[in-house]
Amino acid sequence: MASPVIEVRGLTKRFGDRTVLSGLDLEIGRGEFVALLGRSGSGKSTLLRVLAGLDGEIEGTAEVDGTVSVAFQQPRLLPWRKVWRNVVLGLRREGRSQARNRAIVERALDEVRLTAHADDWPLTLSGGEAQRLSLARALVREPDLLLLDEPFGALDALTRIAMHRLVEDLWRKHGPAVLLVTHDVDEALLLAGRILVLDEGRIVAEHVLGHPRPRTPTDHAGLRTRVLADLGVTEGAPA
Ligand SMILES: Nc1ncnc2c1ncn2[C@@H]1O[C@H](COP(=O)(O)OP(=O)(O)OP(=O)(O)O)[C@@H](O)[C@H]1O
Repeated sequence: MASPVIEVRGLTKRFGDRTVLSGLDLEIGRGEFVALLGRSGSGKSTLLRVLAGLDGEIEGTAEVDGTVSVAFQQPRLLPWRKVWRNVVLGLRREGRSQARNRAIVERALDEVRLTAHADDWPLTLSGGEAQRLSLARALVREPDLLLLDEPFGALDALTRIAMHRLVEDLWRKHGPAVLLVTHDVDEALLLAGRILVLDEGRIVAEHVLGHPRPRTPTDHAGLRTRVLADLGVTEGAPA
């Protein structure tokens, strides 16, 4: 079997006296699409930061085998660089010709349907466009692992639906492993092949859906109820 992209063993992360991650184990295979759910403050973003190499003060091991890209809820674009130049920032520094780099950037903009905005300033983009640009920048380096921290959280419902389709397309085309942090159970059920629930600093539940995922409304509703129960939420009208 190919080595996993993410291999985490006994990961503990403390902030002062507070233990946020506590002996967490996690393995994610190449090309897998995994969603991570958990209550607010359960440590999802902390885990992503550790995996992105942004926080090295840990106990245990957290190994990522390959290149990593991250996209956050706020797209974090550089406003003083035009749209296409923001994509260039995502490229790995390799000895490629300028013409080759330009072709890669053009293809990336085309994939997220931003070709017409290539020469615009990021501040003129809508929320959805800015998030698409952030995805293009994350994917131009063909990462082995794409970490998504609530990338659709700030978008309106219609834009979100369009983004779900786009992310699924891009995932199929580029094939990175994806770890998606989200609060939205339906989003997780729609996109991920495996759902993990984080609580008390470790993974407390796992649902393997595979691809293609269950599509019937009954399957979806059943899984939704189970995942919500893992999150300590009971559906239905108050008694
Ligand atoms: N740099 C830091 N210093 C101190 N405490 C921190 C730091 N970063 C995170 N924490 C704490 O760690 C806990 C987990 O935070 P984290 O952002 O990982 O949670 P989360 O599950 O992503 O939450 P949310 O769903 O609300 O975004 C929180 O109590 C937070 O206050």
